[in-house]
Amino acid sequence: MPYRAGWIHFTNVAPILDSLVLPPGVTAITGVPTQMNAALLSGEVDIANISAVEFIRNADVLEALPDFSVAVLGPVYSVNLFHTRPLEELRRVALTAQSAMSVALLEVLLRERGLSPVLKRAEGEAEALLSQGFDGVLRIGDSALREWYGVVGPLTPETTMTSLPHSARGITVTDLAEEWFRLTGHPFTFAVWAYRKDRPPPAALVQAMREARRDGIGHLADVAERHARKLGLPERVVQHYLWNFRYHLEAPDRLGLHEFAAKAVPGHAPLTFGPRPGPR
Ligand SMILES: C=C(O[C@@H]1C=C(C(=O)O)C=C[C@H]1O)C(=O)O
Repeated sequence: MPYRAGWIHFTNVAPILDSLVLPPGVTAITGVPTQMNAALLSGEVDIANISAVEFIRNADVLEALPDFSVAVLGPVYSVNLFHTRPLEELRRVALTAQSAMSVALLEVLLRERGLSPVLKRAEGEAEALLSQGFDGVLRIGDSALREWYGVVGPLTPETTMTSLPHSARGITVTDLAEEWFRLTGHPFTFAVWAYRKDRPPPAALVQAMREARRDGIGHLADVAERHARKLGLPERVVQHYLWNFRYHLEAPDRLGLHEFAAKAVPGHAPLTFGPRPGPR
């Protein structure tokens, strides 16, 4: 039986996945986070870069690679709450059905502030939903990055990603990873590469992933240029977006992961990670 992978192929994983050459005997499918979470849990795939909260919730049956993550310290730019009233006054918030992680993060952040707006699944662009009776809209991934830029952009030669405003045209964009940083001072780990404990990945796959990541990070400007074209965004935006990610699940990322686990899934089973990468 082949070893089956399920990749969430958002732009933020392009530096790992774009140049990945699957070793013989490994197949891969792609989908949005909630699809890949479900595929891993049902056994349709053996490994996937899943929403970290699903790894935490299912820590009894899943293990994660020790050195792969999609994490950030501070803003992420693509996990955004678009809102038309201050957070304290939110009444109805639309949630994307694509994401498990950002919904869990939003719930933690709202609870920490003692807020409890109505949360409702609804798909669509942020601005459309904001004109349909929602005062907050949670969006993730490539479309959230594009919509963020659509609200707060454009960049001028004098401005940088970090100097763009948080509000424009009556819409405020709250970056949930930045909020997490304000709350904890730690990185936020959105995704880990998890596998079923009884189906660990072949060493050749992990090796190929490490080589692909080295290649992607080594040629980040090329990756950014390619994806900027696809997304219809300036190269500068995508380049900054990509270099901002932490892809190695280092000690600070694990700290953030454990802290989030304690807040979001109290009583979870211990988180386990595969062996550290050995010598090449
Ligand atoms: C930061 C992001 O990370 C992704 C967000 C996920 C989620 O919200 O469930 C899952 C995997 C991550 O790769 C993003 O896509 O914007």
